[in-house]
Formats: sequence, C-alpha cells, structure tokens
Amino acid sequence: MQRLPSATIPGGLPLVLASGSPRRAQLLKAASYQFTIDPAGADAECGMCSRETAPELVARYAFRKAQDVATRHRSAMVLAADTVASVAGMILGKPSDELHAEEMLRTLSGRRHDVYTGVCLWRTNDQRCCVDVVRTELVMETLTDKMIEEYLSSMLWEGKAGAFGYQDGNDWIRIVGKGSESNVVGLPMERLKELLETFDQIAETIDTVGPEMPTSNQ
Ligand SMILES: Cc1cn([C@H]2C[C@H](O)[C@@H](COP(=O)(O)OP(=O)(O)OP(=O)(O)O)O2)c(=O)[nH]c1=O
Repeated sequence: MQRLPSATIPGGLPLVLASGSPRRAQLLKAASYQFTIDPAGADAECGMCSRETAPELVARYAFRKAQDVATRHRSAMVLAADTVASVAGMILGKPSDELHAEEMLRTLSGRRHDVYTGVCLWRTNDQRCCVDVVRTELVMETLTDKMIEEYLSSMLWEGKAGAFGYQDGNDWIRIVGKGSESNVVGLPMERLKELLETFDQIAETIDTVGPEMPTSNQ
C-alpha cells in the first residue's frame, strides 16, 4: 500500500464514516484519522438507472449514503463512498453469491478495466456537501479454471466490487500506471485529503427540502 495522506477536518468537526466497509475503516485508521462509524441503511444503494454510467452511479450512491447518515448527526463531517468495477460498459458491484462472483471473474479475466469510487463529504451543521469520483485502471491476467476455483473457495471475493480484492495480494491483478491503490480498495485517500483541504471553497449548500446532488468532477 502506498503511503496514506491525511488532512484535518474543517472546523475541527467529528468525522463520521458512513460505511460498514472494513476496508474503508482500515484506510482511515492507517492514515491516522479519528472517526466513528455509522453505516448508511441498505436502501441507500437501491435503484439502478440503465443509462447511468459507472461514475454517475458511484457519485449518486455516495451522496445517498451520506444523506442518510447526515440526518442522524447534528454537527459532524459525514464521509460516504461507493465503489464499482466497470468493463466494456458493464458495471460490476458486489457479487450476490459464488456463481455471480465466478461470472464477474470470468468477465474481468484477461482484460483492462476500471474501478470507480465515488466520495461524498457532508457537513451537517450547515448542510454543505461535495461529491467526487476517482477512476483507477487495472489489468487482470487471464485466469485459468484452477485460479478461479481457488479464489472462489477462499471466499475473499465476498463483499468486494468485481469479486476481487486488490489488497488480497494476488499477482494476477495490477494497477495500470500511477493509479490510486486506496481508490481500488474503497476510498481514494489522496483525493479525500484534497477534498477536506478545499471543502470550504468547493462544497455546495444542500436544499434539505428537495436535496439535489452537487456535480462531481467526472
Ligand atoms: C475492487 C475492490 C473493492 N473492494 C471493496 C470496497 C467496498 O467495501 C466494496 C464495494 O462495495 P460498496 O457498496 O462500495 O461498499 P460496502 O457495501 O462494502 O460498504 P458501505 O456501503 O457500507 O459503504 O468492495 C475491495 O475491498 N477491494 C477491491 O479490490
């Protein structure tokens, strides 16, 4: 793992991680952030629009997760994220079972693909929010039936977008160029630092009656 950057939370507010993902908590801890965990409800991730691209989807889900958790915290900086893999126009989220995981691994086998993570920061004392998306390109070696079988029986695919864990130390998956490892694992730590440092300039005020998502950079 690359060295993890960190920033102070604007206004010294408590940081709330709106995620049940163990990877996101590990990344924040590794960068020495102090935070509490309050995962968003499962329905924050429902509803897929067929015309939506992967970056649009992760931005929307990150926003919805933050929005859900923001209602429970009066004065905090809520952080939410959503990660998917994307190949040839297909969006791969978390596999529902082993068969689904196998299907995903066979789809990704031997191909370049992208992992997108949407990040949302939501400051609850003034309802200001920013959303951004980071893309990392990866390439997966062609997997043999034996490699797929072994990985499936390890159960390491569970709960991971695209049915693989970059952090699991497999030599059959690598990042192309200088992409962010932490982005693949669920939280782009370099971009998070930038978002926290520029929050007061970039965040938009959310209309809490009919909230609309601010546009991300992607
Ligand atoms: C691509 C990839 C994803 N992942 C994980 C990160 C995320 O936890 C998960 C994608 O699912 P998400 O829906 O983004 O997150 P989650 O359901 O785990 O947690 P929450 O919704 O509460 O925030 O896949 C890895 O751990 N390694 C990888 O290499």
